[in-house]
Amino acid sequence: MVLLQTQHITKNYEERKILSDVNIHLNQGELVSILGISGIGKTTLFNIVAGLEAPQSGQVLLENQTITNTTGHISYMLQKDLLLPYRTIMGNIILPALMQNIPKKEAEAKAAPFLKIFGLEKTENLYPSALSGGMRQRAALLRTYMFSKEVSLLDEPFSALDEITKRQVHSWYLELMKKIDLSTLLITHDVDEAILLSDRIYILSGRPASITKEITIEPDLKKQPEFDLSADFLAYKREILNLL
Ligand SMILES: Nc1ncnc2c1ncn2[C@@H]1O[C@H](COP(=O)(O)OP(=O)(O)OP(=O)(O)O)[C@@H](O)[C@H]1O
Repeated sequence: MVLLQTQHITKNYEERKILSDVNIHLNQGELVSILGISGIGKTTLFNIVAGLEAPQSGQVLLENQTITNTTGHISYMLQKDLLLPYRTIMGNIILPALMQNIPKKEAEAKAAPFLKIFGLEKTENLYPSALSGGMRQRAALLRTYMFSKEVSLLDEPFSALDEITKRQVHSWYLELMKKIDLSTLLITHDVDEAILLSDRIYILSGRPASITKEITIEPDLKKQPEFDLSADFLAYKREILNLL
């Protein structure tokens, strides 16, 4: 089922055309990446999908209803979505709920069972500085997920992590998606990350940018042991690097 789609999105900043006729969709339960070089317009596209910016033309549809230029339908984790250092982990996680005027106790009760699922049990009263980078990232993801809508937009959520931690958080995120039926649209310029995580990848390229290629990562290939070292993986990587 198509959950989210953009239809013919165009965006200019003054005279400069940034996006031209961008059409993407996200099915229920999928992880889809938008891959493109720096400055191509990935964040601009996400801002439009999240309703933070208006396109010049085109539509954003959630379950076939237009949500163009309106916020609050989609969860959005920004590139630098850091935890506030002076709030505990629980305090950080329930922040979006408090901003929606949900009572604190109610928000905490809703968040509590998810601490375990997100590998954060017994951290609720700690401050972010006491957690590892991977744990902080999981807390930021839980905050995005917790009071979220059906779709999460993640703008380079893993880019600040070291290579080993990143791999651990990747596998954890894939498991999590299955467990709680998440649908995720991800921005990245990390080609390996896109191949490892995605069901499908959209290549955003050109000036103005549009979707120049859609690549499906075959689930059967992904299941093989050491997929990230396999010839299949390298073939995807070669194809993508040639397109960027
Ligand atoms: N508010 C704005 N006004 C004018 N130009 C803008 C604005 N926001 C973004 N741009 C320009 O639009 C282009 C696309 O920016 P965007 O941030 O969407 O790229 P990106 O692909 O997300 O880049 P990165 O990977 O580096 O984050 C850039 O050239 C940027 O300078």
